[in-house]
Amino acid sequence: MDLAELTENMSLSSGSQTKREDYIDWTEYFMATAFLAAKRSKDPSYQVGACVVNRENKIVGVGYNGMPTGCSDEEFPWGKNTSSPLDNKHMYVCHAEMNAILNKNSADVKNCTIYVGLFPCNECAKIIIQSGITEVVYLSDEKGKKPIYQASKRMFDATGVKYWQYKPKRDKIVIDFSNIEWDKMSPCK
Ligand SMILES: Nc1ccn([C@H]2C[C@H](O)[C@@H](COP(=O)(O)O)O2)c(=O)n1
Repeated sequence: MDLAELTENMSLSSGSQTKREDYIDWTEYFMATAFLAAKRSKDPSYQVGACVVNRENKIVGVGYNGMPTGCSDEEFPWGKNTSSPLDNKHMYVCHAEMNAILNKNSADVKNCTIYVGLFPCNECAKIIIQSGITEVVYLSDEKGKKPIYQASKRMFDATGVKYWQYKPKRDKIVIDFSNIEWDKMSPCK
């Protein structure tokens, strides 16, 4: 047994172990969940994820932007600068917020918070308001100057839906499956 193991065992047996300090907080957890969901998106230009959370910090819905169920990712178009409007993805893609709300595993999403990578468009803002969600936490507002996003803010302001931009405390949250150090974790007693 080396010195590190000995110290670990001594602190375990004396019951003096304290909690980890580098755990992710709730906001990081929910925003990271939204970003993990976005990794499922097939959209070549924007991958957006959303995570709906209730007042008990329980996740009740997750979604990402994608084609409606039954509309094949292979057959429906992913382009947007097309000559025919029918070949434009905007005709078909369901936004992340809409999917997260419709995917809910609870009776409703009243008084919930939605975490989303990109500020919601006007159509999603309507769905957010009508579903009873009262708070929007977003990471990026990069399209914020466009009228559809200004319309969202106007509707949120009128209805009292709180919205605020999340400023990450750390640059990255990494899940590296090749480097999970189970051997350095303490066994359960
Ligand atoms: N809050 C948002 C904003 C955008 N989206 C989706 C919708 C599209 O798939 C894509 C944006 O497409 P673009 O015209 O910018 O290439 O992102 C969303 O799900 N939620």
